[in-house]
Amino acid sequence: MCNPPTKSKLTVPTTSIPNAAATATPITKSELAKHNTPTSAWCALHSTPRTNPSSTNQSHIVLDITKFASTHPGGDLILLAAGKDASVLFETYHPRGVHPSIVQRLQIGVMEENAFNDSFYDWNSDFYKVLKSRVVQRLEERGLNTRGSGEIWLKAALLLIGFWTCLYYMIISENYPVALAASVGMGSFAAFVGTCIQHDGNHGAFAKNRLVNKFAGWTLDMIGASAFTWEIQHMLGHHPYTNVLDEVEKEKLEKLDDCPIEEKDQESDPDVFSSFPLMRMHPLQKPSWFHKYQHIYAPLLFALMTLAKVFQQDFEVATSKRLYHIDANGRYGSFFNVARFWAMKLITMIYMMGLPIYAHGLFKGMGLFVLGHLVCGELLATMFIVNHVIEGVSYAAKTLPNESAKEKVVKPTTVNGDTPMEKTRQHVAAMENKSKAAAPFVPYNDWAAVQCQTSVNWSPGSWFWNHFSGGLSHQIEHHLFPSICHTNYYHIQDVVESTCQEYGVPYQSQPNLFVAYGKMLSHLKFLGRSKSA
Ligand code: HEM
Repeated sequence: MCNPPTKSKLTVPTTSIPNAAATATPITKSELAKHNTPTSAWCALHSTPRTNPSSTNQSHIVLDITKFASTHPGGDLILLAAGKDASVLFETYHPRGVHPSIVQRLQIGVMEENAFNDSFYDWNSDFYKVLKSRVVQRLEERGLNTRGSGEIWLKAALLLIGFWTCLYYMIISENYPVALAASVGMGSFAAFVGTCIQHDGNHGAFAKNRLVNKFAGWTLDMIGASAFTWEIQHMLGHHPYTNVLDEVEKEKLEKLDDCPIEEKDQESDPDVFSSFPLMRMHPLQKPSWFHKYQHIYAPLLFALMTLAKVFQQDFEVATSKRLYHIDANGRYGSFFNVARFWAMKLITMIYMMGLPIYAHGLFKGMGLFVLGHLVCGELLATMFIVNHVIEGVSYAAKTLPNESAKEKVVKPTTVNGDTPMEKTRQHVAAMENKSKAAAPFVPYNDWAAVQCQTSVNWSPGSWFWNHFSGGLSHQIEHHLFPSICHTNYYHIQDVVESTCQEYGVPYQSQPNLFVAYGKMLSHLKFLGRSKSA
């Protein structure tokens, strides 16, 4: 095992984003929001350093990224930022930082004052900057790149062979029980293609080559879903705002179907909404009588997850060009992308559903298709949910605008009302008293600290479980570094844990998946029976 990196070696390579020039004509939020397609893509970035670190006011610059997208080293992922405040994506996808001259070259103006003033996050602490530099240093020490190495290529090849072999036998086998077993195999391999190939591909973490990343990401379409919809849900919603619920958005969603384009910047985790009202995943959601039993029916609903995505969510997002209030034009705003979406849906339906029906008849063929999906949905949902809906995890909220600015950010708390960050701070303070050293202060709503408060690991430091789960077992590392390939989380885990400890930021783990699963169910039971927060 390597020793944790020493402080003296550290450099803190921040991306110093040029300050917004006071003289430039300010760009309004609605103007920015109009440039939301691959053919006309602008995005906003917060400028650092801020004029007043204790203020919530932030100035933003505006970049035109339309042409740059074709040469951007992270590929066309950058187009997800089109029409939006891209500050969270920018800060979190570049562990080494981006040279300010590149940003300057793309700058076309500044945002109107305080355009994104009500943003949930605080970026004043150096916790995340220090963490990034230590993680990059660790990877360099071990001769690793942020992207995947031979391990992920080998795993990807085995999983793809497994998926296609099972699908082949599912179609051609004349013995129905064998075809059923092949369907279970196909569903299992599809789940692991999802967690171990597409996940890294779509996060830009699989390989250095942009095209390879794209193909890795498109394996999600290969198994019947849509990489474009996934990117909107996962990269624009779940990752930046894990377990966060924007109360303004909640009210809007309850009253309206849609909202003006300039208001489409929800700071809520769509995963919190996606199963409501069937399941209550956030203490701010209204409880219903049946939520008392959600821990019993949840495992059955998990199995339906991929069917719901493939047959409902993908089509809804592709046709409405939004997911809840997240604008999806960065992907579905292009004719080519929409055509690709429909073509892939058609092709996968032919080989995953049409051919089994052709070979086995309508009912048996459909049975094979549905069974494969149930297995895939159950595996995926299980590995995913235990990281964010579990004992000890925090929930955060952005409150309604009529409340005072001070209360705009509610401290992330658990369903019991505990604040893990407070507990960790007390522990650090006690250690400080002993060592007489001062621990740096990290705000509750620091972006990286929120990721640590809202995610829980299981089997941390285990090479096997890290591989098995596609890095989901190291969920904290994944959320902090989504552009780092999952095969590397095992190598950076101790660096992240020790830095959290040093800064008084919680780092929670469960010993293994089975314990985590049990705690997830008892947490769902508690949440289903507790009153609205
Ligand atoms: C908004 C302006 C942006 C600029 C100017 C920019 C620029 C860059 C540059 C210069 C690199 C190479 C960095 C290096 O070699 O270490 C890079 C890499 C990357 N960018 Fe961006 N980027 C932007 C936005 C985004 C966004 C919005 C995303 C994701 C949604 C993104 C995802 C990535 C990824 C995944 C990489 C590869 C990271 C790695 O090699 O570790 N970028 N970007």
